Amino acid sequence: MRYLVTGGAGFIGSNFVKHLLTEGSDHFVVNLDVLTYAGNLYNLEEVEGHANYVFIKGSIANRELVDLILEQYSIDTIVNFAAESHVDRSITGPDVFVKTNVLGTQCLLDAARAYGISKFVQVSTDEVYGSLGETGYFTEDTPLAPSSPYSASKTAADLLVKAYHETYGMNVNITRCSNNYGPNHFPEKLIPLLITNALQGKELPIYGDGSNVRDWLHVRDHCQAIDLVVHKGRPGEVYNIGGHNEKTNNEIVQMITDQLNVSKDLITYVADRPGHDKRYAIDPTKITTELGWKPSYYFEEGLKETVEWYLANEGWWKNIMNGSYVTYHPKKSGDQLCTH
Ligand SMILES: Cc1cn([C@H]2C[C@H](O)[C@@H](COP(=O)(O)OP(=O)(O)O[C@H]3O[C@H](CO)[C@@H](O)[C@H](O)[C@H]3O)O2)c(=O)[nH]c1=O
Repeated sequence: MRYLVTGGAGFIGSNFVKHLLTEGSDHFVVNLDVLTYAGNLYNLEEVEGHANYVFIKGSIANRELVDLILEQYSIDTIVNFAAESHVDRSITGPDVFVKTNVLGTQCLLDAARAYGISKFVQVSTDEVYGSLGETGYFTEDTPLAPSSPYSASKTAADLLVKAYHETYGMNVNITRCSNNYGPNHFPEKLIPLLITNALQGKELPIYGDGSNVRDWLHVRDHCQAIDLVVHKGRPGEVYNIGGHNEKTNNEIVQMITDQLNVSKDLITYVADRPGHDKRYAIDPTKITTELGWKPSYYFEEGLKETVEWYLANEGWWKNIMNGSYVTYHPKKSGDQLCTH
């Protein structure tokens, strides 16, 4: 298969690119990533010399560039990871979320349609469903009720993807995952932020009273699920992907401080996030029964391994902290730099 993976230098995207190129298949992968603050080519060092891999720096909102890629590389499958993803940033600056997540997706869909792409997978989020109370689970039929500018932009994109299926008959799927964790996670998100702060003896900020619940999913289990959706997802269908690992933020900070053996005095309760969703939890019945997916990571083990990854890769996150992470270093003649 000939893939265009967008946002492939980010956390989940880079894990997916590595998944495709190391699973022993003969997939060809073009990675289109604009390298925002969260995109990092160091995430892809293991594959950058791979004969079936090309990196192109550029935006999904650049139609000319996307057309060129689809044509030049005879792409048949698009997996769209490209997105602004951090809820807190969307609260202080929603603009770029609408531009990238909504208009960017629409641009990509138009190009996919023009070039007759055979499968378009939109990587979305459980946040489109809004917040759960103490009980219950999100299913694919849960009404969409986003709370933040981030989740509203992802919801808009999902609706566009669905509309291109209904209107133009495009073969699309939408995946909605719960909170990911694992290697290469940008240290603004809860788990990597707590690990890297703890390693530096810094405060560990917990919003509100720390009772909010997230359903943690290992990024490699997520990649495996997306792979199944690409190959076996029924046209037009949504698939929720969750780890069945509900934890409060208080439980997470306890586990990390225990593993690193740092003082609990570092835990600092700070002002709550405006519009903070209380609880996310996914019912993965559909993807489990229809596509045969099940997560392979046991959360306690996965978290332990993740903490160890941050311990072993201090250079990776320290580069991010001192601002030297946005790199462009073409390794092969096919790699291209597009500045708009
Ligand atoms: C950064 C930070 C977060 N938190 C809390 C807020 C949430 O309840 C929980 C997780 O926060 P975050 O790591 O920002 O993740 P969250 O807002 O749940 O969203 C993530 O998970 C979503 C999937 O559910 C993705 O769509 C988003 O792109 C991703 O960012 O931890 C804190 O208590 N302190 C913090 O410093």
